[in-house]
Amino acid sequence: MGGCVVSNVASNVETIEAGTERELQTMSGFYSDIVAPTGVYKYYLNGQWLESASGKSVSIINPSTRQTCYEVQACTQDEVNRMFDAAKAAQKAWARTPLWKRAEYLHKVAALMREHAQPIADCLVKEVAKPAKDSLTEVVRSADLLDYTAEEGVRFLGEGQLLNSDSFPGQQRNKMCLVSKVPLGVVLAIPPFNYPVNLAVSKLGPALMAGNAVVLKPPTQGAVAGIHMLQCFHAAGLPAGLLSLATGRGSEIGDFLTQHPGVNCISFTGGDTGIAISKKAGMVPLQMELGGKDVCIVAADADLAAAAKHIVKGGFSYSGQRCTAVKLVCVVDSVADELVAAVAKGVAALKVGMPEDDADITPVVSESSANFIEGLVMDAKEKGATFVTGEYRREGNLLWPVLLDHVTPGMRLAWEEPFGPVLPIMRVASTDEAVAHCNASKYGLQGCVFTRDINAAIAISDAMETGTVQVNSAPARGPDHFPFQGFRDSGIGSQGIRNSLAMMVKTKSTVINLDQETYTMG
Ligand SMILES: NC(=O)C1=CN([C@@H]2O[C@H](COP(=O)(O)OP(=O)(O)OC[C@H]3O[C@@H](n4cnc5c(N)ncnc54)[C@H](OP(=O)(O)O)[C@@H]3O)[C@@H](O)[C@H]2O)C=CC1
Ligand SMILES: O=C(O)[C@H](O)COP(=O)(O)O
Repeated sequence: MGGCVVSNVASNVETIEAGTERELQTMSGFYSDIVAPTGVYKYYLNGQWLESASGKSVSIINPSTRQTCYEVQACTQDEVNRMFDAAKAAQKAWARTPLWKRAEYLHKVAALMREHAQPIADCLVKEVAKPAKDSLTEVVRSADLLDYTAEEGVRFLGEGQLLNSDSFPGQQRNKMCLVSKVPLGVVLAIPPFNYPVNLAVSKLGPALMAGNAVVLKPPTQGAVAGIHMLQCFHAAGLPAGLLSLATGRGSEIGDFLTQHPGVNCISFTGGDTGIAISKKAGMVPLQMELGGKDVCIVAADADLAAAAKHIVKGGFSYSGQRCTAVKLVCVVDSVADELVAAVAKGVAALKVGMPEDDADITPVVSESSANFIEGLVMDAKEKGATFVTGEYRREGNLLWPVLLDHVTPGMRLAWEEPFGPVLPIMRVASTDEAVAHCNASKYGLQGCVFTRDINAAIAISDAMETGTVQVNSAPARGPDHFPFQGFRDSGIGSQGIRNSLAMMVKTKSTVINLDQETYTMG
């Protein structure tokens, strides 16, 4: 460990924990502009890294040590206003920038992200306790996403439509309608803590490629990873003003951002906050990726060993802090004992520890999150669930994985999203009962079914009211070009590279009215 990055700004922060040698080195190189001499990370406006006039900072608590690991600026409303002004001005010129050139920028950003991936990943380890290997994977996956977006964008956005009038009854062929895709204007992008880089890039890439400007509000836990990532956009030479980054607590600046008159679209990923935002938002398009309670249905004829493997991975990767985590297993009675035993064996093999050591189960993001998860577990305990994994154990934010059998619809865990290393199992009489439970949920993100019968799989998929159903694998958003969407309280609109590009444009028609009919005769 190297020396300390100590803040002397007026804030309620004590001492910031020691920085690594690698961090200190990177601060003097590619990333030297992003942090102020005070140690507080800067916000980004008009192509510059700046300190906020507020003189205030927000602390980021390392979930593993429960000490402050970083501080970011608490941006003011005036600074946010200037971001929207700058974005509006820069967007006009950007919309006139040829598609191939926009693509070139994104490829450049992707290359820079790969080159400078490690420091971004190091931030993820500290800010959100993501295992080291997964942190690096998130950054590389994000660079791949940008490259793909650039390639898809030049084709998809370059294509329009020509409609002739005479296909509608009573019309002659004297009108031609040219349909094109035009940018929305300024997109407000708000990603969550669990994929602060990937879910930022999945908004920024399509928005910029489609000719929009972006104001990014990163999650507080994950803000410094977001700042490092944004430096790659800056270094790629993106025009000043086109992209800004505002830090500050969502609870403090969130409403000001989402209700700002300069916003032309909100692309949000997170929890129920998104529902409140949707209700308050003005007449702007919304792309909302919200919570989930992904149900895994195991039929009597399933390959139980394979199902158990997928369930353990799906339920406990990143300690269950994925919107697509398996959050409830509904297994048919006749095979329940065998499945539970196989899952228990897999859970027992999970390594519990620190993200730096690449443990499978690492501390959850915050103390309040750990308390919430514990509340769900205790509710199930009081109501008679069986603790398959033995005694409940917690140290700080680190929760040992919990596998609960005999969960019933009367327990909170049958319906609520723990976002932690807790997996409830409900025994059901039939797959129909499982589907009915899934469809009674307020969420409808993904689901999965394990069966050897493809006809049964398709029938169950048809019956499950969720945005995606995975057959014989756990739910997942990736690969990033697959459409990804939630029904009911799980979202509005769709993600996935092509769908995100489509959500970042509006349709514009130009109708050419001719004095005479026109037919191309060949
Ligand atoms: N469907 C999907 O694709 C995904 C859904 N999720 C869901 O996200 C949740 C976990 O992420 P988490 O970060 O805790 O979610 P939150 O909803 O708490 O926060 C998401 C983002 O919203 C910001 N925010 C908070 N309050 C406001 C506000 N009033 N106005 C505007 N922005 C605000 C947060 O900032 P700050 O951090 O400063 O509070 C953060 O950047 C889970 O429910 C999970 O299922 C996660 C990933 C993918
Ligand atoms: O937040 C999440 O859960 C992500 O959107 C999930 O992505 P993944 O399923 O590809 O890990």
